[in-house]
Amino acid sequence: MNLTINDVNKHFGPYHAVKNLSLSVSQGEAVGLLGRNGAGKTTTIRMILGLLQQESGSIEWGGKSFSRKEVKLGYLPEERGLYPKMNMMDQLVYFGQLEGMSKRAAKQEAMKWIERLEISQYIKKDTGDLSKGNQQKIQLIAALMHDPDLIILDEPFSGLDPVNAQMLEQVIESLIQEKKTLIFSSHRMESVESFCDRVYLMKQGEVVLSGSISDIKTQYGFKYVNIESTQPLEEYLMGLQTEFIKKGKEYQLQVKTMDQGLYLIEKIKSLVPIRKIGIADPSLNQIFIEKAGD
Ligand SMILES: Nc1ncnc2c1ncn2[C@@H]1O[C@H](COP(=O)(O)OP(=O)(O)OP(=O)(O)O)[C@@H](O)[C@H]1O
Repeated sequence: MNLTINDVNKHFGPYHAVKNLSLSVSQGEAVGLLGRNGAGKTTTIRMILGLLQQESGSIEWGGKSFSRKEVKLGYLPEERGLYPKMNMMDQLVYFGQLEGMSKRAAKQEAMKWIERLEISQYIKKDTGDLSKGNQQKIQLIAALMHDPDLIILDEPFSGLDPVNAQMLEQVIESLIQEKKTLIFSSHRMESVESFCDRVYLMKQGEVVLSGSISDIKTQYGFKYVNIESTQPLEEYLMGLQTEFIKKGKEYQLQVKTMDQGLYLIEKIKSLVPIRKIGIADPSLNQIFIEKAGD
């Protein structure tokens, strides 16, 4: 089913934390909710969860007013909420039962996920004694074990090493294939780019950019020629009268069109020895910095 938020507002005292927010997520779609710290993402998520009441506007699930009791919802919060003195299995069974599962079903599902996420060796350990990454996996299981339809993942990669991050990427891929409705809030733009079809970028409570990532990149109006050379290029690039920046080993030139990029590539290749050269769209990270920055 689809989640639809229509013209929602929320103040904290005089502070307008969420302004006229409209957003939709279709079934089988992953949507990225982005923004700098304090932009209003968590406040939005809390209104969806019913933990905060919006002052105006509506939140609907499948065209009807959203009721927490009627939606199978899985939420991975940014802040951790495990009981440190309880072991992993007991804790997961408890969370499963809170979601209406029988003890037996909760145990079975928890076990499936524990094996999938490769943490069965810690099953009897108190969760407080586990590493940050393994605690994160337990929270993820708690969010998913009851097979929710709407899934909200807030910074799901936090604390995960590259191997565990890859495992989580596979889990998210499979949730999309299972046609879940997914909201993904993260500061890791590469992950957002790889999973999300569309994004909403919030700034000071307002959506300042929204749409499909590929449309956003096309509309951005710039591409980049990235060059790596065996020698400094500043002198040559200044002669080309185009803006450039140096990022690590790479020089990055902003161009408006593909043709302009190709022309510059030919020109640069004829002037200096090149190790690597190519044209790329702006990354979501670059767009984020421009649109969300001050
Ligand atoms: N309960 C509250 N009382 C007062 N102000 C609040 C409350 N909750 C949030 N705010 C304020 O509302 C604004 C939006 O906060 P929110 O937590 O939604 O941001 P965020 O985008 O989730 O940030 P982050 O990326 O840091 O998690 C912030 O200025 C915050 O200080």
